[in-house]
Amino acid sequence: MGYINSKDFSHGRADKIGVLLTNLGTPDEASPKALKRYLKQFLSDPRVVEVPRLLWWFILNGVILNIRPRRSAKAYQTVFTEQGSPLLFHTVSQTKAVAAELAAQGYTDVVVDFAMRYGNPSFQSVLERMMQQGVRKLIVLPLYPQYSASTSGSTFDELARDFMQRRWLPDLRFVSHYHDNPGYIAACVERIKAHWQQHGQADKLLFSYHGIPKRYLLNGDPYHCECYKTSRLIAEGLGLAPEQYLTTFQSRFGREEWLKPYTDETLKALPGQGVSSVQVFCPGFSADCLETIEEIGEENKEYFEHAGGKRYEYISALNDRPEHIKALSQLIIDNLQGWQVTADPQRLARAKQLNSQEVQ
Ligand SMILES: C=CC1=C(C)c2cc3[nH]c(cc4nc(cc5[nH]c(cc1n2)c(C)c5CCC(=O)O)C(CCC(=O)O)=C4C)c(C)c3C=C
Ligand SMILES: [Fe+2]
Ligand SMILES: [Fe+2]
Repeated sequence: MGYINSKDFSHGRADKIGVLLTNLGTPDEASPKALKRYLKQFLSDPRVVEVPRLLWWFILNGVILNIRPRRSAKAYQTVFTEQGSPLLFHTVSQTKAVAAELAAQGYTDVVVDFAMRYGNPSFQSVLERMMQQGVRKLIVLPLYPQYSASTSGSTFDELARDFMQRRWLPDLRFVSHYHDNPGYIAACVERIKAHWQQHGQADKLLFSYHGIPKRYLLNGDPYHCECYKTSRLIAEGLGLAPEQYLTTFQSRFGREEWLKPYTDETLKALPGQGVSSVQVFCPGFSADCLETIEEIGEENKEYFEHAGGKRYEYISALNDRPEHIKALSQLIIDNLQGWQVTADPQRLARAKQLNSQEVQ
């Protein structure tokens, strides 16, 4: 078998550090055809759907891919803009901002790029480009704050699949989670406080996370615990008492039990318990996407109002907010430690000076 060769090997060339941001991925367009292609790749991943392969092949190809693409395309049509899919354009914007922040901090010789686990741009295309640029040390930061085998684990699989074909592998650092990272928590706290400043507080703050089947938790996936810890740390940062916030799980798929409490059922029940205003924030989504804009911003708003709720607000994701970009950049810098970084000394000194001024 032939491996992907690095034809341009030359002695004495400086190694570069690469930073690869990754996210889930999104269909190329909001059409049933593009959805079928995207969902086939996504739902064929054994990390996502842990069901015996042969049985799942028949269910996926015989039933799901004949029904869901049309339904999902309609939902995606409500969130696609002139710039395309929100998940994609927010990731582009985050990548540019992280590259600029790292350069401003003196890390001028770092190659920053992004790839999507499903759809485009693929891991293979982006890794090939990075290797051609001379990247020999690589940090991969999946933009999933909480670890789950179905997301972060699957990201590692795809990376490994690419590496299995390569002759010359880079040094690798993989950030498997950052659910309790102080910068990330501070960015969430700031996001919510900024919303409060404009709109005031509500009776309850809901932290809604994407769900996974309960079976995965019982088999040892730490995702559930990490979500609860993130909620607790954000609530502490906001000075909220336990009865002022809730942690719930959204986006169920299929018939088996998923992590509870379910976001939709909670929102349907809250007005009956005397809660007439809620604000919903989704700490697990580093960028707004179908699951936040349409499912939380629209669908669940209707459930709450239909049940008698008076005021419902979705607090948008961290996206490319400066606090988020600072947190991600710091996470990357922390993971660069010990690697020879060709930082521009003048810029590094200037960044240090600016930082110390901010602290004073
Ligand atoms: C089928 C099982 C699924 C598991 C398990 C799952 C876990 C999971 N997903 C995210 C983040 C996102 N999921 C998104 C969309 C989406 N998710 C599933 C299914 C599972 N997800 C489907 C079928 C879809 C596609 C939309 C649909 O047809 O309903 C997205 C949005 C992508 C976008 O283009 O906007 C995100 C983000 C996490 C974090 C997670 C486990 C922790
Ligand atoms: Fe999902
Ligand atoms: Fe959804």
